[in-house]
Amino acid sequence: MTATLEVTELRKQFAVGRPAIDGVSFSVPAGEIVVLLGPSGCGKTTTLRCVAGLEHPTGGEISISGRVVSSPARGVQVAPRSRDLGMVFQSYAVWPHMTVRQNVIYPLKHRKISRTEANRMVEEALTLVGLSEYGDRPVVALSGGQMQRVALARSMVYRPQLLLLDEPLSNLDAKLRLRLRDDLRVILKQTGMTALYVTHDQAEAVVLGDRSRQ
Ligand SMILES: Nc1ncnc2c1ncn2[C@@H]1O[C@H](COP(=O)(O)OP(=O)(O)OP(=O)(O)O)[C@@H](O)[C@H]1O
Repeated sequence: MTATLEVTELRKQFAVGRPAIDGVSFSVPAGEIVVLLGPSGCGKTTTLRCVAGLEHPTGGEISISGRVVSSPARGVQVAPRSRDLGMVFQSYAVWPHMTVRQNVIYPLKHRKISRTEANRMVEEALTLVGLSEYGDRPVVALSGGQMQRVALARSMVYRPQLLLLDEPLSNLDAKLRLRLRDDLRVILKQTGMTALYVTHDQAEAVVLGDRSRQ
């Protein structure tokens, strides 16, 4: 199932400084890719972390498919693992001591899924990101772009209802970045997943987004 994300008047005030987010509202309709575009320090990552539940907002409300997951006014703060979302970050968040397949199957281990079904889901995710031939390779033997594909496969393997991506291409060299950027849109559209994508790169926002917000 794919989700609708609704962010209303979101506010985050850290212990020091100005508010990192000061009344941000947007929605991501089911199956769409919305890009948050803006310069460094404007609060994109903090917004994403609030949606993920890694950060507690100080105001406003976040709902996923109509369910309120963060609302300080109502005392609601649903834990990250109960939000049914996948996350991909700028750094290659893969486990270096594991193979590609072991990395991708990892999130399925704590779910009630049979081994046969888990293997099928892993193969499907690897095919989707173009790594079906690489399952047995140690991840350290992969390029940066391939590692990011592993991270993507791992975040999508259990088909979360919402995918959050924080500058997933920024550590790649220019050529790889362009290729993975184009592939990423195709992959996201194939799965029909709802996605919130953060970048400071205008070209990336234009190519990837169904809509973008600055
Ligand atoms: N844990 C924290 N404690 C205090 N201030 C923070 C914390 N995290 C972020 N901030 C501040 O909040 C503001 C927004 O930061 P955020 O990382 O969300 O911006 P960003 O738009 O994602 O930037 P970048 O593209 O550089 O990651 C910045 O001024 C930052 O210094």
